[in-house]
Parts: sequence; structure tokens; C-alpha cells
Amino acid sequence: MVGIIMGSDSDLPIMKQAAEVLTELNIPFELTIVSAHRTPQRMFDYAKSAHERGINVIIAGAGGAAHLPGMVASITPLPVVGVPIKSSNSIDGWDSILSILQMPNGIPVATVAVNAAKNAGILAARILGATNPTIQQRMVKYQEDLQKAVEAKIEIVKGDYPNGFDQ
Ligand SMILES: Nc1c(C(=O)O)ncn1[C@@H]1O[C@H](COP(=O)(O)O)[C@@H](O)[C@H]1O
Repeated sequence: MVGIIMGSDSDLPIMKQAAEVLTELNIPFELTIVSAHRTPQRMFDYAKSAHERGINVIIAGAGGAAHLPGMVASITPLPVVGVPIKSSNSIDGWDSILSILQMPNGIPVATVAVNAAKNAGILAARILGATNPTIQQRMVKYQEDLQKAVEAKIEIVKGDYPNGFDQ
């Protein structure tokens, strides 16, 4: 259902967070390395065939001159979520984010924050959930769980600072 691709294995420590949240939400995915720069034919073949192979959303992460998400978006009709990776030789991630964010009209890439592969996974789930009630229901539960986790933390802070709250 979701295709997770990245420019290099060095992106994996970040990109695996998309895989982890999709696993948590019980959404099938595939994960592989595809580079527009280093494997242009593989990038073309992946992007050209993804929608015919049952992929509904592509998450593409890359660092530096991060052309992979935009180039994939130019070939596939699927929604592409871009993850700017702050790689070791990047200028604080600005190179990645601007390369992915500033797409020309007609070819959008939904760009998440630097290294925000987890949010990319959640966004992909929400896109799928728009037409799949089961997945949407899982997203409702995910948000309820988030809220409960924050409410539990509020109680802990309240215990430590009993006079710190107006109500
Ligand atoms: N930005 C791209 C593309 C691409 O856009 O096609 N292919 C690899 N890369 C990026 O190069 C960085 C360094 O890669 P190496 O660690 O392999 O040298 C990685 O963050 C990768 O995403």
C-alpha cells in the first residue's frame, strides 16, 4: 500500500521511523533504496510502475541535493510525501528541505519537517484513511491514544507542581 524509498542506506535510521509507525497502524508497506542521482533508471522504473503494483502513496526521503522525491513525483500519478534528511555533510538540513519543498506548480510533494519520517508515515496513513474507513478508524484511535498520553503527563506535572495550575 505504501512505498518507502530513500536515496541511500545512510537514510535508514531516519526512514525506518516511517516503517515503524505504519507497522503500528497495521498498514502494509515496502521499503527500498532508490536514488535519482546514482540509480536513475531504477528511479524511473520504480516511479513509473508503483501505481500499477498496488502502491497508493510513496514516501521518499533524501538528503543534500534531495532530488529523489520531486523526480519521483514528476513520473508517478501517486501522492508523494517528501522527507528532508539532515545527512552528515548537509548544511543543517536546509539543502534537503529546500530541494524537496520548492516544487514547481503541477508537481506537488507534501514535504514534512526535517527528519520527520514518522509524520510522513502518519500522513500516508491519513491519505489512505480518506477512502478506507478501517484505516481512518485506526487514525482516530491513534489520536485518542496521543491525547490520553498527554493527559497522563499533565497529571504527573500537576503532582510535582500542585500550585502551578489555575484550574
Ligand atoms: N539526495 C540523494 C539522492 C537523490 O536525490 O537521488 N540520492 C542519494 N541522495 C542522498 O545523498 C546522501 C548521502 O548519501 P551517502 O551516505 O550514500 O553518501 C543521502 O542522504 C541520500 O539520500
